Order: sequence, then structure tokens, then C-alpha cells
Amino acid sequence: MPYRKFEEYNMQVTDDVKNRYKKIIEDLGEDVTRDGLLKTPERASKAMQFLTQGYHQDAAAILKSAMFKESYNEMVIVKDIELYSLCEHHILPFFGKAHIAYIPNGHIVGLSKIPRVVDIFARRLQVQERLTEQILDCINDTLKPQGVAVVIEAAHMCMMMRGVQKQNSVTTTSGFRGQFEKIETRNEFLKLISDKFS
Ligand SMILES: Nc1nc2c(ncn2[C@@H]2O[C@H](COP(=O)(O)OP(=O)(O)OP(=O)(O)O)[C@@H](O)[C@H]2O)c(=O)[nH]1
Ligand SMILES: [Zn+2]
Repeated sequence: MPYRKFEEYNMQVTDDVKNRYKKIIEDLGEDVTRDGLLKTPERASKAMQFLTQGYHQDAAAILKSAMFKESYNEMVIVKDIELYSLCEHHILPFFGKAHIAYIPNGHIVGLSKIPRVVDIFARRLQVQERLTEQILDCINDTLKPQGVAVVIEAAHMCMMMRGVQKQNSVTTTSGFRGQFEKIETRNEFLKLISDKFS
């Protein structure tokens, strides 16, 4: 199944991760037997499985499931797609927005599939650069458009809550393939995503 709904947690994994969380909470100096924490290891186990469900999902299959033959060959932009991921260095969230464009080459794709692809790659342990490239490659290799562009703007909790403790820095990553490697096309895309109402 390309997109597993997260009602079904794997019982064995849930149990193993739960028991490890129990130990982690104890090691951090808390009392896992107090009322408020009794179910926390299981909740945390399920939350982490939800946040990493992308490992079990097939982004290319999702795109293929809604590709339609169409002659439209202008830029299609889906912007301001909210994303939540986990940095692979600290397992702390980074979150922000993805802006994605493609120029069809005989096929368009169901619009909702683009944010689904973002979620599938975001719900893993990631760095923002690889996340950007995986989304780009997946759309490029599956839809085979004339061009594809991905921009991600994100704030990293590991730089906010700890470490350098910078509350206002935003990291931008981008990637361009095909027609978007041409400066005019790229600039048109960048202008359209920076306009408030486009
Ligand atoms: N390039 C990149 N770096 C990231 C991302 N998420 C977190 N990091 C960085 O990963 C780096 C890990 O560096 P280390 O020096 O090993 O870790 P650290 O001692 O916890 O570093 P500080 O965060 O500076 O305290 C840090 O500079 C983080 O800011 C990301 O998506 N991309
Ligand atoms: Zn980090």
C-alpha cells in the first residue's frame, strides 16, 4: 500500500519503543510510575512511529496513482505547503513551508499528491538539504516533467531551544531541474512564490 494510514501501529515495534522510552524517561530523572507519565512511553512510541511513517510509504507510487494525460504545459505551482520533519542530528523538529513547481510534459498530477510526497519524505529523520533533493528527484523521475523546482524554508528547533539558541533564523534550501535551470524560468517561479497573492 503506497500510503499507509496511521491507525494500525505495529504492536511489536510499539512495545519495544515503549519499553525503551520507559528507560529513557527514568534515565532523565523522572518517575515513570507517577500518574501523568503512566501512558507516556506508549504515547511517545506511537508519536515517533507517526512522525517516521515515511519509511514505509512509497512516494513514487503515490504520484503514479494520479497522473493524467494533459496538454497543459505552463508552470504549475503549489506553494506554502506546511511541513514538519525531524532533524537527524538531534531528533528535534524542524518545520516550515515547501513551495513546489513543475512544468508538465504530457502528464499532470493530482494536486494533493504533491503535499503527500512532501509528507512522505518529511516524516523521516532528515536534513533539510536531503529532504529538498528527495522531493525534487521523486517528482522529476516519476512525472518526468519539463522541469521541477523545490524551495523549502524552515526553522530548526535544535537551533532554537538549545545549541546556538537563535529564535529567528530561517534556513532556505532549493533545487531545480530541467527548464528551471534556465534563469528566466527560475526567476518567474521565485517571483510567484514571493508574491502574497499569486
Ligand atoms: N546542514 C544541516 N544541518 C543541520 C540540519 N539540522 C540540524 N543541523 C545541524 O547539524 C549540526 C550537528 O553538529 P554537531 O556539532 O555534531 O552537533 P552539536 O554539538 O549539537 O551542535 P550545535 O547545534 O552547534 O550545538 C548542527 O550544526 C545543527 O545545526 C539540517 O537540516 N541541515
Ligand atoms: Zn538538529
